[in-house]
Amino acid sequence: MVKICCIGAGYVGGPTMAVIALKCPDVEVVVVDISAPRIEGWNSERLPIYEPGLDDVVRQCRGRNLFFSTDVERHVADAGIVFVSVNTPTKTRGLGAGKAADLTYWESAARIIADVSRSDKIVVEKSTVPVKTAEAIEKILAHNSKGGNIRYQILSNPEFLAEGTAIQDLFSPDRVLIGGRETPEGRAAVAALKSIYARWVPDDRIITTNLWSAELSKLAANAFLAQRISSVNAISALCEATGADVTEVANSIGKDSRIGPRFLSASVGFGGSCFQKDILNLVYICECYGLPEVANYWRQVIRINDYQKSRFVNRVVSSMFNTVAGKKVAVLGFAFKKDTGDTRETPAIDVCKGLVGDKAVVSIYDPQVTEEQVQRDLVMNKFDWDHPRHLQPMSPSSAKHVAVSWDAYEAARGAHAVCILTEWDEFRRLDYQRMYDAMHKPAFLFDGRNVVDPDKLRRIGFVVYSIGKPPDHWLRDMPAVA
Ligand SMILES: NC(=O)c1ccc[n+]([C@@H]2O[C@H](COP(=O)([O-])OP(=O)(O)OC[C@H]3O[C@@H](n4cnc5c(N)ncnc54)[C@H](O)[C@@H]3O)[C@@H](O)[C@H]2O)c1
Ligand SMILES: O=c1ccn([C@@H]2O[C@H](COP(=O)(O)OP(=O)(O)O[C@H]3O[C@H](CO)[C@@H](O)[C@H](O)[C@H]3O)[C@@H](O)[C@H]2O)c(=O)[nH]1
Repeated sequence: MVKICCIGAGYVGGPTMAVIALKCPDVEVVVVDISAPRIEGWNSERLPIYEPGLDDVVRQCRGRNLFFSTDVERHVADAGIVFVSVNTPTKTRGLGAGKAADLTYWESAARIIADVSRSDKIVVEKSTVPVKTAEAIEKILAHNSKGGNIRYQILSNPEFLAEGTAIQDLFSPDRVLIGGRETPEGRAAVAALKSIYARWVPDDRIITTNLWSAELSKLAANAFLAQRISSVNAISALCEATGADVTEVANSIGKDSRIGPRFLSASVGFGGSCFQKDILNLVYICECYGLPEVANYWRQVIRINDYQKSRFVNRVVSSMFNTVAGKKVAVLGFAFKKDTGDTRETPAIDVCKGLVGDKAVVSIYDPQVTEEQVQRDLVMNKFDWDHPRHLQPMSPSSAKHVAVSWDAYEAARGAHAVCILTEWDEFRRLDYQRMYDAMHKPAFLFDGRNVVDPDKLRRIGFVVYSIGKPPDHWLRDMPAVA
């Protein structure tokens, strides 16, 4: 039986390996992690991550050919293919701080592989890494192998799943990308990995390239996707200034088949564990290769994203007579997008910090995010979230003037304003009349995701702001937003 081991049981390692196990019943798949609570979660009825369809996949193969373990050494030693899907955070100190990828976890995984391997292995980069990482990994393995003359082939097989649709994306990917060395051994390794995916992915969707193209394609894909959002968000600011409607503009340009309709929803800003981190990584690589103009081009995607988040906070404060001091503001949605409990780099963190900075009292409701998570996020330093949980520096304090509620109506009771920051479907179906009746007047609603019908809410009596839509009279009469 072929044995696969995956180092890292996170948002990528867990779902990806579960789908491989489901589609390849003759392959034994073991997912290992240094975090005992995470592995306990994967072996329990309550999985450590929320992802539609994931429970069902895990239930079908766990204990059959899918296993979760903390015994990293044993399972790495036994496997013929080792995926590495560990954290690749942004460095916070030293050379490249604030931009470069921190490969500490990747390097430690590589050293474990070198330590325990007694047979040839294919090592697969599943984590998102800087271009040329495979070269460094090859050197670590070659110089540290304790098991004699072991041959390693490094492949780049970046993951393109999006959270909330991970299972769907894994069942039916737009493409699977495999990069390898252009040598007979490299080509054989690519073929071996390809034969795993070929069980359910059509041949024309499995792309094989050289190693560096595969590594760079992952960073480039995320940069292009994030750039689309920053582009439509930049246009949203112009829409508000001119009376154009960003939904109409996005619809009009998206009909052009060269542009296409997807990923054109204006928002309070993009979040998630990948976009910002991967673009910073790209910026750093460009700088290292002496390409400052290219670096600045991509840096601007993040600048516009930061601008969009602060523009939203400024809009809230300036609309409410330029002060939110002591006013309750309800925040609906804290996850970085719907259908996930993930809060990594969610725009809600910056918006809540901005509101609290102006002395608002913030009351948050999200159907999937716990109070503990919200409190951690609001006191954590930038980028610290991207480390295994037990290694994250813990601040003893919790965020002041922030409460978490398990009910949207409760969050809004007695509030002066409601801010919608995640596009959860249930926010479209709320009884806004009921909410309005329990709020201070004038009652404001700031829709950072364009989920509500502004005209309907205006008829109830709300003063409404929707991203990129013509503002109503109230907002037009308020001082200009910086
Ligand atoms: N989250 C996504 O949607 C997504 C999509 C594509 C690619 N990626 C990339 O995949 C990688 C993993 O992302 P994630 O979201 O799964 O992260 P994650 O934090 O959810 O999971 C990483 C896991 O690796 C474990 N780990 C770290 N070092 C280890 C070691 N030496 N040995 C054993 N376990 C170790 C951690 O304990 C953690 O559970 C990152 O490079 C990320 O950029 C993420
Ligand atoms: O039109 C849009 C689309 C998305 N977003 C926001 O953009 C962020 C990212 O969304 P999405 O890309 O759907 O989720 P991720 O799980 O972050 O997935 C991205 O990042 C992953 C990690 O690298 C990649 O694998 C995926 O292909 C890539 O889509 C979220 O805050 C969304 O709300 C918008 O504001 N407008």
